[in-house]
Amino acid sequence: MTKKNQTLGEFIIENQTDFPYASGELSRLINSIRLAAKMVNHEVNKAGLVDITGAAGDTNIQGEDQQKLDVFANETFIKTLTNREIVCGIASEENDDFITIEGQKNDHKNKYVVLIDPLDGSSNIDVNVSVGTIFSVYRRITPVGTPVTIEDFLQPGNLQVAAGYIIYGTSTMLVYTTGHGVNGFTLNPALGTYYLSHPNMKFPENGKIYSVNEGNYVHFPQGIKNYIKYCQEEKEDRPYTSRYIGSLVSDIHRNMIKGGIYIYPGISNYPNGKLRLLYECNPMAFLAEQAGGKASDGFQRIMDIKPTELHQRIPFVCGSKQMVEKVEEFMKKG
Ligand SMILES: O=P(O)(O)OC[C@H]1O[C@](O)(COP(=O)(O)O)[C@@H](O)[C@@H]1O
Ligand SMILES: [Mg+2]
Ligand SMILES: [Mg+2]
Repeated sequence: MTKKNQTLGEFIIENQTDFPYASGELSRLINSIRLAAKMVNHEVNKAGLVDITGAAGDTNIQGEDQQKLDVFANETFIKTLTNREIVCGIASEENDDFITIEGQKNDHKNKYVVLIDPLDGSSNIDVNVSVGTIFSVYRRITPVGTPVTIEDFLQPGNLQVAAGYIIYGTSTMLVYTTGHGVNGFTLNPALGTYYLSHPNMKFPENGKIYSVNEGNYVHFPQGIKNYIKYCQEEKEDRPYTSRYIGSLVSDIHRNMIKGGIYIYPGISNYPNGKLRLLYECNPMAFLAEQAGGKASDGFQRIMDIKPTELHQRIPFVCGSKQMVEKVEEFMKKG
């Protein structure tokens, strides 16, 4: 029975039976993410101080300038997951290719692969606006004892066994699902312990907040332009409120609590949208659906899309069920 304010450790042990093949590995995996998040949280709180601010000097495969915190978060999550004998492979926004984790005995015996966006909302790091980390977990499909292959990572989102995010904001929270609802844990920085502050999180069926970068308006598909006009109309419970933080994790987190929709459509310079299917859209879609919300590319369910590339992008519409369905209605009308 979920008890408010129980610790994350207690919750994991108590809900271990939720995990298919409950052999403790997934619990250990969530525990290692909890630990790495604390280390990253410590650095995020120093953002603005010389040693952790600004660009790291390299660009990632997406052509983005890597921030020092992108690199620190990436190394911290990879090291923490690798040292705990749970994962057989990791894919990250900050690494061109996936990383094979042989395991201490080089026997490739581990069963899970993790896909991660180590630092989400990088453009907000140096301006003291909340950022996040996003993770997605699959059971490998290649035989245990053999090296992972790209196929282990290109699984459709509906095969995820766990997904979540950490938000480094006014407080630091870990929000995740293993397919049995969504729970949020707030870090008590003095004790270094996460407490169940948001049990059984639910997207309100409908909402009054829309989150989209309207600076790209002229490049939006007609369906999205029409939906934004619909949100701004003086009619019924509208106009809605426009809120856009520019960190996917933060915009989705707020909308999950208050009711709302996040939209990043295809635009001229990002015909397939900007967000990455494997380590941004799939994990957020799993959380949204587990919280009674919905996620699509404007037409089809995100989690039914068969991925073809590690860093592929996809248009993304995610949030309160009725709002996503309204966008799909406008997109169909075109
Ligand atoms: O500045 P834009 O084009 O609106 O894009 C903002 C979006 O891009 C992102 O920053 C992409 O994520 P990363 O910061 O991990 O690259 C999202 O968090 C955010 O929603
Ligand atoms: Mg991101
Ligand atoms: Mg990122």
